[in-house]
Amino acid sequence: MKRNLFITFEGPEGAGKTTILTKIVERLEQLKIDIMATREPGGIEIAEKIREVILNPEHTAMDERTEALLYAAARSQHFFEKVEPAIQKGKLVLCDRFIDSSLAYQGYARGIGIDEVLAINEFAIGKRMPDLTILFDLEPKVGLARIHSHNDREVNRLDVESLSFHEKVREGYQLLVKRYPNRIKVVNADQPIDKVVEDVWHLLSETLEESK
Ligand SMILES: Nc1ncnc2c1ncn2[C@@H]1O[C@H](COP(=O)(O)OP(=O)(O)OP(=O)(O)O)[C@@H](O)[C@H]1O
Ligand SMILES: Cc1cn([C@H]2C[C@H](O)[C@@H](COP(=O)(O)O)O2)c(=O)[nH]c1=O
Repeated sequence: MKRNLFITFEGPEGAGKTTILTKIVERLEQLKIDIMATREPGGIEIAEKIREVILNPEHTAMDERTEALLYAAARSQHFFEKVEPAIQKGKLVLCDRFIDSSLAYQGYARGIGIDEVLAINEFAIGKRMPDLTILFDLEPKVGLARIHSHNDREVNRLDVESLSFHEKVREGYQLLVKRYPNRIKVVNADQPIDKVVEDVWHLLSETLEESK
């Protein structure tokens, strides 16, 4: 089944985006919906290389503008090489993080400015925005505790920022919900995994119905 939709998952560290995305992909595949799941930063070779540079915990000297530009560069390559062609082929594209991460982390939490970071991204990908963005909301300390309790999870340069930085990220996302109320829908990520899956499925089903 062809769907031509672009759906993104957003939220702070350890909110469960990747876990839930995997479960949602399984359900969509059972319904024979033609999907492509990917992630940012990364998803293709060049962007995965940029990811290594941005997230390397040794790169403590990275300037915040360099960081914003690198995320936008990875996004541009990933979008035009992988995301847009898949949408054009009629796939439903699910992406773990996208532009709202830049707006919340670099624009708001780093203090560069949401509009300034939006402008960099408009250079990178034009005015393209997802059809639906699901924001996994939870207290940063809960998400950070989740990722630190799992030894197999790589700890990256952003994870080790202060709790107040991660609290600003959450505030940034809340501002984005006010700015894009029709596109960004919030789920409570501080619930059992199965309940979060159901809440996400409900939002996704509404968008799938509307797109028929
Ligand atoms: N609802 C939940 N309740 C409890 N633990 C959860 C829940 N969702 C995910 N987890 C666990 O929390 C950890 C982080 O989950 P996951 O990697 O999916 O989060 P994420 O949002 O993708 O994180 P990041 O953006 O930091 O990579 C995993 O160990 C996962 O099993
Ligand atoms: C796309 C994007 C990501 N980030 C941050 C958010 C996380 O700290 C890392 C990515 O790690 P994950 O385990 O894949 O979630 O990068 C950001 O600051 N800005 C962005 O645009």
